[in-house]
Amino acid sequence: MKKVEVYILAGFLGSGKTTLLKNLLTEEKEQGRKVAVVMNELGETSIDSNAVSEDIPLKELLNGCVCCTIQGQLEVHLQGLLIDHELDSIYIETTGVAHPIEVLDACLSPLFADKLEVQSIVTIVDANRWKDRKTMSIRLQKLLQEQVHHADVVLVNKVDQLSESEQASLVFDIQSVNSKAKCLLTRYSAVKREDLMINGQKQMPTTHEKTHVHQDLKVKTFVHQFQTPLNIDVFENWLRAMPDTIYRIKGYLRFTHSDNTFLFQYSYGMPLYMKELMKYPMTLVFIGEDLNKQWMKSEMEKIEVASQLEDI
Ligand SMILES: Nc1nc2c(ncn2[C@@H]2O[C@H](COP(=O)(O)OP(=O)(O)OP(=O)(O)O)[C@@H](O)[C@H]2O)c(=O)[nH]1
Repeated sequence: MKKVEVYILAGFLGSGKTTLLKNLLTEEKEQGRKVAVVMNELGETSIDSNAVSEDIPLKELLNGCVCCTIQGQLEVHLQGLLIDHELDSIYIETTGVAHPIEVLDACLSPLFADKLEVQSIVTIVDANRWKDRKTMSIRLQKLLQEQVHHADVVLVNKVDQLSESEQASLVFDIQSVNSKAKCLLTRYSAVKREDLMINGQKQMPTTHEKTHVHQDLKVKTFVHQFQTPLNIDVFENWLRAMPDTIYRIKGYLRFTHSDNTFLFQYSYGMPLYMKELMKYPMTLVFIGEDLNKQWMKSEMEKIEVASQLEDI
């Protein structure tokens, strides 16, 4: 089954996210594609939702930031969109203060790991704001930096307000924060969807391995489905020794010591197991930087084999 493309639109307040969304929705409509939008705003009422025409399914996450308080709601909305509509793509416009990795995390529920494909995290930077960012609080400077650091595509927007030499030095600056991202200079967020398709390009035949590597999503995901229950000691030993570039793991597991299914969550070094009432397939989603999928697959197979040996 074809997966639905997901685009995460991040970037500081007023940088041009809604302008980008409008451009992309116009393009999608011209191409006859079916799209949906999830909009997250910090306030109680949505301002930007008027940018989305009525024939486009729209889910709003109001009064909270998807990265902190309403992550669960995003999963529910995505699930609802997938059930109610046959879609080609979903655009998620985040609040200006969202951390893109947390939003990516929310998109990767193991329940729809085979239904959604995050194409890219797109961070829009207001060129002038970036230039003058040292005037902002340290916390906000760090947020701007993080939004750029985790992007697959950075749009340096509002370049109409900069001279050519300022534009060049800004690109240099952005690349020193994130050398792997594709960096585009834009006026009124004018880009094509094709410019943002980073993950999809992995499937395209390419003879040049180097460009292939550059086109990959910076933060990668790996999904594994276990066939047999795991020995918890074997599993936890692996967790303790795994690379620290794995930021997040979540999914459902069964263990040899219990008949229950557990929801497993791991972030910032803390594993958490919660008993589930239902039986789910044993699927784990890993999120990390430069994950080697081949290596991950062989590690998961080793855990499964060692679990069976331990329990003989
Ligand atoms: N001069 C100039 N203005 C722009 C450009 N792109 C967007 N704007 C304007 O900047 C303002 C903010 O743009 P939005 O697209 O609403 O920004 P946003 O990131 O969605 O804003 P929030 O939802 O508040 O985070 C609007 O008035 C836009 O018309 C540009 O390239 N140049």
